[in-house]
Amino acid sequence: MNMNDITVLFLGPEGTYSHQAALQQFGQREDVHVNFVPTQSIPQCFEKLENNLSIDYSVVPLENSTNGQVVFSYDLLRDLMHASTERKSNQIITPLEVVGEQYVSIAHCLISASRLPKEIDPLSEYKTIKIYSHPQVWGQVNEYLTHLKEICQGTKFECIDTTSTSEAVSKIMYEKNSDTTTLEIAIASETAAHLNKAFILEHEINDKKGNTTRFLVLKRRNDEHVKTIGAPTQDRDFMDINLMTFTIKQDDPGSLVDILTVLKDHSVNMCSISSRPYSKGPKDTNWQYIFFIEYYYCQENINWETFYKDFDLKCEAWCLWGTFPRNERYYK
Ligand SMILES: O=C(O)C(=O)Cc1ccccc1
Repeated sequence: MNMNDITVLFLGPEGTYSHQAALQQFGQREDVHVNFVPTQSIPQCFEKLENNLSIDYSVVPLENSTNGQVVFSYDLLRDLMHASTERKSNQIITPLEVVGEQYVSIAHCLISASRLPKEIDPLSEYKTIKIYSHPQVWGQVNEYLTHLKEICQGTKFECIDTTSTSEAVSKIMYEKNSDTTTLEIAIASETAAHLNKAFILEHEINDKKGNTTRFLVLKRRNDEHVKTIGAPTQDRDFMDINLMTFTIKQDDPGSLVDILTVLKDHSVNMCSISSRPYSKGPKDTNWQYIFFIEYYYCQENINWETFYKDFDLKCEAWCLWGTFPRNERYYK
């Protein structure tokens, strides 16, 4: 392993939107040689980064502008915080940290293994149509699929989850079915279609044009290797965003307000808040939550030490996942 190499994990195979995000973040680097390594799942992007020292970064999807949270990633952040034992007062220090973000324009294509036999409305002639894609996709093409079912009244549709959009294309290419009354198609990017030499039946079928998925760039928190050569660079004119997760003393009335008041008291501006179910163990009651917030401070003279000390007093537990520059694609 050359000291000037870095290895980046992404949800594979090649041609996924995660692959695109990894290329956007690291593809233009001239100072280092980047090895892009596909994984079979988003959990592997976390596990391999945490446990395999030859891996330097992971790029994982976090949220989509149409259908919100990529819950797989939110829950992996939650579970990693819960599993981490390193603490400083109520602060949990996780083995991974967030060092960057990327935004990828999503343009889903309807893809078949080859050109269909007839040009005119061929889909309605099939008895069954099986559509493969990543579960994140279904909420982004809901209107399109509803319309497709309306024009193919006699056809049975099956939506089948795959580990990624590009994996969906691989599946229809290499697991061809012999039943001529069944058509197997995939929903993925144009890149995934071209890489697999598949046929694009229709371009940009996502319901909302400008549909975008946000990705996080993760590394091991105290990894000296990447601190020197691989840290993502960007024009520093953009503000720094902080990503934090925290849990509250949920039975104390006003506990969430008290925490958010710490941001207000320090003139810190919150730019996102979301939550996921949280349980401290099998005997724990339901309907408890972990909160995800992002925030930034516009001026220079904040005393972050005081801010976090105040924050620590109000939280049950909290984790500062990272501070990273707002990516210029956020504004596009
Ligand atoms: O499967 C992919 O291409 C991914 O990178 C996950 C995903 C799926 C759908 C939208 C954004 C990211």
